[in-house]
Amino acid sequence: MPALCSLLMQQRSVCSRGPWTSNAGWPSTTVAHPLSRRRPAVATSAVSGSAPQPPAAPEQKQKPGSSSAATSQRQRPSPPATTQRGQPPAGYTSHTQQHYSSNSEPITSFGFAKGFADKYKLEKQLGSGTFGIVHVAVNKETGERFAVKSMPKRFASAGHLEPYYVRRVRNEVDICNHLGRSLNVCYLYEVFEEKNCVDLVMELCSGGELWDKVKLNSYSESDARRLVREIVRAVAQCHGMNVMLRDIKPENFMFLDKHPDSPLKAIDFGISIFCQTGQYIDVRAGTPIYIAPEVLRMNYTLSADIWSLGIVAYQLLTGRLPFAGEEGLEVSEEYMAKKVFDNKEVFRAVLFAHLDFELPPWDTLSGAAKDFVQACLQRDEKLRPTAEQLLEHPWLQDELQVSEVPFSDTIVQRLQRFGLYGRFRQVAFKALVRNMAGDSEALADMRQAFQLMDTDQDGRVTYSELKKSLQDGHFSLSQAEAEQLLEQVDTLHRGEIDFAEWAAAMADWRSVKAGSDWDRLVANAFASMDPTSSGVLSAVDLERLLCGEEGCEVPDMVDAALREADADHDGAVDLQDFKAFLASKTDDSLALFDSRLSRDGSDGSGSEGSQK
Ligand SMILES: Nc1ncnc2c1ncn2[C@@H]1O[C@H](COP(=O)(O)OP(=O)(O)OP(=O)(O)O)[C@@H](O)[C@H]1O
Repeated sequence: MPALCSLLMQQRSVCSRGPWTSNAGWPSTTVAHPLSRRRPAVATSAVSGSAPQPPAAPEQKQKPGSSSAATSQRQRPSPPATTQRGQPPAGYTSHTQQHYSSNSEPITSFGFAKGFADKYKLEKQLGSGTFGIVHVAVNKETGERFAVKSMPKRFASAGHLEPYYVRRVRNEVDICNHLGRSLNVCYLYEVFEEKNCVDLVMELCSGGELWDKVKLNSYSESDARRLVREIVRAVAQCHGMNVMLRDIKPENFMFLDKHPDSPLKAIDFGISIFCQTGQYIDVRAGTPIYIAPEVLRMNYTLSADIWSLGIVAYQLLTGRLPFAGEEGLEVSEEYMAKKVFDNKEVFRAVLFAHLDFELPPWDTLSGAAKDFVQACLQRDEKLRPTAEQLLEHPWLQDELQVSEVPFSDTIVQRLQRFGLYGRFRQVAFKALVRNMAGDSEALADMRQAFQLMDTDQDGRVTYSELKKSLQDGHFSLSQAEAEQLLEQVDTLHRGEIDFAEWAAAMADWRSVKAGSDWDRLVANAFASMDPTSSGVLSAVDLERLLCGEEGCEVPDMVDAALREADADHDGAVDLQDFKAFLASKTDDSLALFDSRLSRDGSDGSGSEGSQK
């Protein structure tokens, strides 16, 4: 795509603003909102027409302004055991980890695949951001439509890529790959690289940004509730996968299609970071009006995302920002009208402004809605609920509780949950099911659903049979989404699945683990994965188990399994390691995932993104 890339290079100077990451603090100059495309360049003389670039390398820490610093002393949580930049979690399947260390080697290219233009044809532009322009891209062979984000390369010297650009691209690719096939996240299909450009081929979201709906301010409370629930789900799934989003705002959520009940997808993981529960981060990042107070103090945890989520929920319910009184009103009004703000004033508002819950429309909104938003917008982050706790908040509860829903209605939730397990856990669960096959009571619902799909009763369901039954009016899934979900059950790409694979995806493992038979099942499953009875699963065994005889396409897959499961670091997984590995992830809640039951009997294939 040389022509597109050079066009993008020329445009760089006008679109090089975005959410920042820096542990040097933001400059206290007046700048426009980081999303550049909707606003004129309004930077003052101090930044001469363009917002400041993020630093190429971490700089010395800078204390917040004195008044903020005083507040931060008052509000600072007790010192964490460690304050650090996010590290990829154990089991994280990065194609590289070196960019998480501050002294990564300069590189001239990423090594992504070539040949974007051979495979795709570009169509209309969808939007642009700090790092690239997004177009519709059509697969020349299949006619499938995608969104492609073209990110022009930024060079430092001697042909080396700018370190910040490298981190940004790798971050987005790694985090999207890590999050896998969550239906609440815009799916990344493939990545290409040319001399001057990187192209990210993504799921096409043709329904527009959430920001456009915020601006319309025509939501009922129940509309807002549905959207907030989807955002909380996305955040809960990311946090469950040790990812902090760090840039939650309405512009970073898009509707899959134009249907009034369209699903919402998180896009843009450029400044997201790997972060474990309880881990503190010291790098300021985000879009100032949405950032949490403790991010300004450069000492924050996953709960910083909950504050940003609270701001978005507030906007969806009221059409404005919460900051009121002397310190906040002007900032709120300026921003909602023109997306322009002064950093100093925004920081003051975030730290001190009165948060309004009295003015209209709060008098007409439910007490539960108010309680939900107030819980998120607590300045003391230790008082904020987690995303998972928020899903249990009365305001987000459906009339019908998940536990009362018949098994067949939760299949899409179960498939999403399976997708977030990671390959080794998926393979281990399949082995467990093969050893449970006689347990007809525990597997009865799953067997019934499987038999309904297995029309010729040969014990196998083809990929297309499965896709068809998912799309048969019961679930509102686009073609692309149905494929995303099913690929993960058919991990070895054989085009069909057997009952063990299906049941591994469908089972409630938390309750199986609680059963008295668990230890025996684990031991039998381990033995079946270790046919030579060597007592350990070596790297070679793992490669065969994870990827079949062909070997792994993704080079890191075996290492990732070892990182996650080889607790004693001896280069292999023994029975003890295997037991601890299976016990380590206990969350099994279906509430984290959208059920995607058809709301109006349509099959959801109105998605532009899914049309072939
Ligand atoms: N998957 C998608 N489908 C449709 N449109 C999209 C998609 N992804 C992005 N867009 C459009 O392109 C715009 C720019 O994308 P994005 O925000 O990811 O770019 P960026 O350069 O990473 O942005 P930022 O300035 O926030 O760093 C979005 O605001 C949206 O309008």
